[in-house]
Parts: sequence; C-alpha cells; structure tokens
Amino acid sequence: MKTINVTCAIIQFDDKILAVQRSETMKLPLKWEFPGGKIETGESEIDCIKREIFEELNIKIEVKEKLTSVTHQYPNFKIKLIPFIVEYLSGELKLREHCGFLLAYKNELINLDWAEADVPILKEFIEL
Ligand SMILES: Nc1nc2c([nH]c(=O)n2[C@@H]2O[C@H](COP(=O)(O)OP(=O)(O)OP(=O)(O)O)[C@@H](O)[C@H]2O)c(=O)[nH]1
Repeated sequence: MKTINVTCAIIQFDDKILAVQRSETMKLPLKWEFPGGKIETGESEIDCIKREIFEELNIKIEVKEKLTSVTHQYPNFKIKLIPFIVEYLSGELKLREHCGFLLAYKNELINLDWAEADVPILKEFIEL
C-alpha cells in the first residue's frame, strides 16, 4: 500500500499548544490531531506545513524544530506523519476544516482522543 506523506504542526501560542478536532465527515472522524496535511508533488516539507496551516487555520507560523516522523498503518491507509514544532507569528485563527480546537498546556494534551499516528509524537513532545 502506498504511504501518504503528511506534515503536522505543534503550534505554540506562548506556553499553550493547539490541538484540532477532525470533523464528522473527515477520515478518522472526531479524532484530535495536530493541524497539517499531505505533501504535494515537488513541495518541501516546510513549504507544506506553512501552506496547510494557512489554508486550515488562516495563520502564519515560523518552523522551529523537526521531531521524529512516525509511519502508521491504519486499516485503509498508511501514512508517514512528519511533525514540526512551530511558533504562531500572525493572523486571526479561523477553523476552515476542523470542527473544534483547544489550547492546552503540554501535560493536558494526553487526555484527548488522538489519531493513533499522533500518539508517539505527543509522547516525544511531552518529554522534551
Ligand atoms: N493533518 C493531520 N493528519 C493526520 C494526523 N494524524 C493522522 O493520522 N492524520 C491522517 O493523515 C491524513 C492527512 O490528510 P489530510 O488531512 O490532508 O487529508 P484528509 O484525509 O482530511 O483529506 P482527503 O479526504 O482529501 O484525503 C488524514 O487521513 C489523517 O487522518 C495529524 O496529526 N495531522
């Protein structure tokens, strides 16, 4: 099965982190995730995460650090999830695709119902 390359962003707003909830009509309905999306042909990982965050959330970010990528097999598809720690730069947050969001302290994030591929990323981030 083909692996889909997906970037995602752990966005820091001061000392809080943004988590977003997938809507009922998306794949993995109502799961929590870090915003992001699929890398387009010829696009760099950094360009992808900046584009996706602007498209989904209407904000500009600065990329700070890359964490360890996770390859995960879901029942119907396989993804390589490439995480970045980023900082909010500018713009008014608008949810264009997701049904909800939460700004939480690092240690509160683990209590959400995350997409499975995100769990190792979350653990790495919490231990930083
Ligand atoms: N953006 C994002 N996607 C994730 C995360 N974790 C995770 O398993 N995914 C999966 O990776 C894929 C990302 O694709 P996407 O968000 O661009 O596209 P989608 O499936 O909503 O749209 P599509 O219906 O056009 O395929 C989704 O299938 C999503 O379920 C995450 O933290 N962020």
